Amino acid sequence: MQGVNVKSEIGNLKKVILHRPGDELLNLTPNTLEELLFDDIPFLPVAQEEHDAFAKILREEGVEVVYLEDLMAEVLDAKPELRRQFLDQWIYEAGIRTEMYHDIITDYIESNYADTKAMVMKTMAGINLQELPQRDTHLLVDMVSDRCKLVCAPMPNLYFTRDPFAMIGNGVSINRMYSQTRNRETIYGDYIFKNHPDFVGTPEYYSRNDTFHIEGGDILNINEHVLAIGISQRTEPDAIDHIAHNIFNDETSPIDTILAFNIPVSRAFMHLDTVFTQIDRDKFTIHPGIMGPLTVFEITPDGKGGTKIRERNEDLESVLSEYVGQKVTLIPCGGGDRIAAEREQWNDGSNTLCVRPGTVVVYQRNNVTNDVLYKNGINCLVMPSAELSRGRGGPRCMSMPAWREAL
Ligand SMILES: NC(=O)NCCC[C@H](N)C(=O)O
Repeated sequence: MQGVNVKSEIGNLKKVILHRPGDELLNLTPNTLEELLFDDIPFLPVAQEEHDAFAKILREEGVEVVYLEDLMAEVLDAKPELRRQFLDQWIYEAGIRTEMYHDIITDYIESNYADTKAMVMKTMAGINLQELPQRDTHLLVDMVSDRCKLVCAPMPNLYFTRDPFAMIGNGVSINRMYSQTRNRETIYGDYIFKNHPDFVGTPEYYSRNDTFHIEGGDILNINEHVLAIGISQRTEPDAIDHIAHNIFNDETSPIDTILAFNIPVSRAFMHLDTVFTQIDRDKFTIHPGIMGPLTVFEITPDGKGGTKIRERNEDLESVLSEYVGQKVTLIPCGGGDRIAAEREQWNDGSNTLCVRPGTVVVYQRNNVTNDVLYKNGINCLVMPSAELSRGRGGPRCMSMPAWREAL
């Protein structure tokens, strides 16, 4: 499969990009949790087992699973001239500004990580000062620095492949992320989309060098013509204006309507996909906190190269029913039980990955919500979730579909 094709949230899933969590999780410490957007430290071996179970479920459903780290290694193996350029960029974006440290880190990587995939994984994991050869640098900073400090921070959120880039129809948005810790994740997507033979040539609707933030968890493909984007803690309205302009000006894109959903700016509502996800032609799981009226902006082309915007204040059910083209049912996380809803929402009960209409991957721990889904005729593929859930993302967040069949 060359290129990408994602024109819905529910079409038969054929190809998905994942990242198997690695040593980056070992570099999470209590002091850095907040900055690195985690609430606890997952136990890596179990997190990896859970992730492998996720990949197995998807393969058993006929989905081709490709890993971000493999795609990146393939790019660098096919074009060795990019290896040094990538390392220089990665070191710079890790905040290393002195030539001396740049050289120390480059030497360390080049002499210990000759294998490309191991090198890629190391850039994701981060580097502790202690790992580097002790040198008398004659720098005050080195005399007073803690030898245990991280010189290159880890990227523990990489297993949420949904966010750093996002497929929109046959195009991609390479995102500028809200947080410094996640912004470096987009380097991998940038290299892959510019160089990997399976993805090169994909129209790019947003660039990591653009000014405003936008994250993949806020981008939902409703159908071939309609795209939903959350205005959230992570996605700024200016970014939506910009991406709308680029999408409407791509003659190959059939998208003619962008719905910007104004959702509360808080960690509980982080992205649009923590608020609702589509699970069937006429069914969505939702965060119960979003059931009242909502402001939605309908953005369409004005026919003169610009856009026009209509503001609507309606409930989610009527807005989604109109654009999906049939009456939809919203299934609240936790059923009607407020405590179960809050508990399961905390573990992403409404964040499911649809592999075909009516079949979704869910976290085992959200058993109350999963029961409600069964009762609504949904086939739940249950994955273990004790450790992965500590990063505050569910099966949708942990996956980036690259190809879905037409409905
Ligand atoms: N799409 C998503 O909702 N992704 C979850 C991202 C969780 C991650 N710890 C973050 O705060 O960015």
